[in-house]
Amino acid sequence: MKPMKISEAVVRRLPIYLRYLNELSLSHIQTVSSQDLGEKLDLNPAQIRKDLAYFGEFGRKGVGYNVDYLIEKIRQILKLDKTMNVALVGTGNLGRALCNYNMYIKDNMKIVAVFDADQSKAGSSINHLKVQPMQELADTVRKLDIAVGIITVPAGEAQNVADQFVAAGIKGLLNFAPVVLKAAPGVRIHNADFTAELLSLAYYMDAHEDEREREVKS
Ligand SMILES: NC(=O)c1ccc[n+]([C@@H]2O[C@H](COP(=O)([O-])OP(=O)(O)OC[C@H]3O[C@@H](n4cnc5c(N)ncnc54)[C@H](O)[C@@H]3O)[C@@H](O)[C@H]2O)c1
Repeated sequence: MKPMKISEAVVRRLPIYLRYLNELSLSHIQTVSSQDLGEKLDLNPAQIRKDLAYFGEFGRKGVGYNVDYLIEKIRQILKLDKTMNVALVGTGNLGRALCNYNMYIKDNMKIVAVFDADQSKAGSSINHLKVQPMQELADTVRKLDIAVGIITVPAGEAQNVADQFVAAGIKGLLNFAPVVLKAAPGVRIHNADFTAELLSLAYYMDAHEDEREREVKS
């Protein structure tokens, strides 16, 4: 079957649905309406119905969506129905924090190997993971079937690390360094840019301030 083309905006909303659906499932709630989802996630219910309609008719009018079925479907679409192994490079402040955050339990993404160029860190442990030297990256990626790389090194080193991941066969990278990385063809890079998020937040806060001023004046 030809893979379905889903817009990027929808793909980005699916994990948000999934997180809330997981909470409902843990609370033994079996059905949810697009209205409930919309209220909780601050999204338009019509948008939610449209997003979910991409994957077939799940919802029943007046009854809503079956929570566990929806979870299963979204997991399949996001390819989370099997555990995806992740490697992290750069075990400084941020890298250690990410390793200590156990995302595996909910999201089926698991950090299984960590690396650092600093020889003095090799062999130390973070959350049961032994820090490995960079020379072992390619071999470990192959042996552990690692699909995703996380980059938490200083900006000036990030491209170098990305290149090493790609040379080892990794097709998906999550970059936390504040730098735009060049992607080789067929490699997907997502950036988690903390500083850029803060800066754009400041802009929108000013915009709200202006709106409030206009409201007061009118
Ligand atoms: N996106 C965010 O939310 C966010 C927040 C804070 C920091 N950052 C960024 O994340 C990165 C890490 O920040 P930090 O505070 O953890 O830094 P840090 O200096 O504490 O840690 C960096 C680690 O990377 C290792 N390293 C350096 N070069 C390497 C290389 N070529 N190969 C392998 N390992 C290498 C260092 O030995 C060190 O352990 C920085 O780029 C920083 O700007 C992002």
